[in-house]
Amino acid sequence: MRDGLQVTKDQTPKDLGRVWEAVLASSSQNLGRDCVEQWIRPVKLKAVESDLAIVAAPTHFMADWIERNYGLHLLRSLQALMPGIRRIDVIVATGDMPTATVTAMPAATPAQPEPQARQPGPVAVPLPAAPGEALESAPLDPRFTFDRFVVGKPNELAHAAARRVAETCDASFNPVFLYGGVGLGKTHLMHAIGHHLAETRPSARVLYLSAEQFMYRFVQALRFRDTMTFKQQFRSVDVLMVDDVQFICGKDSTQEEFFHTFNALIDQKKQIVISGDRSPDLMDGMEDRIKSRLQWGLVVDIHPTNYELRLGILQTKADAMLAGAPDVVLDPKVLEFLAHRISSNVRVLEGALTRLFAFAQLVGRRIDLDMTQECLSDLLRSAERKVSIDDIKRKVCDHYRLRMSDIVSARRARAVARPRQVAMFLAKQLTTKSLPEIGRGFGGRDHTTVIHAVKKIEELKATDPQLAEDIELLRRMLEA
Ligand SMILES: Nc1ncnc2c1ncn2[C@@H]1O[C@H](COP(=O)(O)OP(=O)(O)OP(=O)(O)O)[C@@H](O)[C@H]1O
Repeated sequence: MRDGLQVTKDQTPKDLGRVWEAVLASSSQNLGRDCVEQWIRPVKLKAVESDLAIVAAPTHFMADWIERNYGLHLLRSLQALMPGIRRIDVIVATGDMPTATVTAMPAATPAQPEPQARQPGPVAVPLPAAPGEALESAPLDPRFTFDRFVVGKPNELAHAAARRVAETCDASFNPVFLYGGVGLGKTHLMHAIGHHLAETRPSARVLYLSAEQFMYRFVQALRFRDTMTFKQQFRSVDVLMVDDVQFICGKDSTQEEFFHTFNALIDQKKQIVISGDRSPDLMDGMEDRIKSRLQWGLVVDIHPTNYELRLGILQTKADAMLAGAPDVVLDPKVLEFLAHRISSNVRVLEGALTRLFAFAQLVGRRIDLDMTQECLSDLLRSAERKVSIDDIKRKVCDHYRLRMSDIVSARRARAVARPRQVAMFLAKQLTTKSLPEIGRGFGGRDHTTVIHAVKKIEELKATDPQLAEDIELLRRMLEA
């Protein structure tokens, strides 16, 4: 079963069955056995068509319930096994024949709210009645709590800001803008704020939704000529959290409405938390007045994970998984290996662990280094860093308007020396080259020069936001 959890175009019912078994195994750890037996086991994975997974539930009620409460969970579990999956369709199937499509969910987006009243589900945060029809928050993932968020240097400020919002709610920093690369915990922190407020201030009207859902609701309001209700609903919340705000870049009328909603809430001293994949001033297609408002409060960058944080996250997640699967034996070296080899984002790291546990449970094998390499061969291959020192030199030279010959020259003028240090720093971060190899790539310099460059840039990043931003931009361009 080297590639046993891969599903190809020629998937057989047996392949799909094996994938579904793995989903059931990982769901037991996350949702509990009873919940899985009651809701997930009766559902079947019917087909995978390109980026779409089609799952079938036996009744309309079940399909609806699953979509509302477990859609996001199932999407994420399937993504962990088959990273190409972006959407999930829950269909109703009697016998083998599907009879109706209930929903299509986009990747990593919580289930779209429906106009009719919902049954109370374990992950939806109910919003008390507001003027007109009550607005309902998008579902919160029950796993995304502060307890389960591992704090390290790269995310400590973001974590502290999120805690502050959740615990004081005094809008002293307004808005709080969290930004960072894919899968670094922005959504997790926003959900954690929602969970905390639901527990400590159940009467607060907390609305969490993605920017895409904001647009969807706005478009619906336009369609049904009911923008007054839309305005009233959004302006009557106590805490508004909008995830992935970059989605509305280039969408002018949605931005206009967002701008007015934003101002109205800030005027009322209501807390706003927003997340994005880059800092506000780098959001092309976002109106300048919105960019500047996004920077009014506290702007916090979640940095890419470092080895220690990745290891901490893996240990926490592995402990939780082991508690739900006491038969599985895990060699601790595997966690170190994964933390070292998979540095792209936490979602991929989690997916790797889920896959290992599912594999171990299915075939009854101990999770050791051999098994890990066998089971994750595709993931490990694609995680191999592909950026070369030449790519880095080229990008850095373009950015700082230097010639390639400058960066490898002996020149020590600051205008050349600093970009050279930036390039060495990026080479250390983005390639697997050793220090002497990096030194050789920069005109035959000694490895101690590289160490000095890396240290210097780390220090400067902490005090010079412009430099930190330049480096982040270069990193993203190189990894794109
Ligand atoms: N510090 C952390 N501790 C524990 N889990 C984490 C941490 N950071 C991220 N994760 C986990 O990684 C996964 C991805 O995180 P999340 O969805 O919050 O990322 P994101 O920054 O919102 O990404 P995207 O830009 O794709 O929306 C989640 O399962 C989350 O629980």
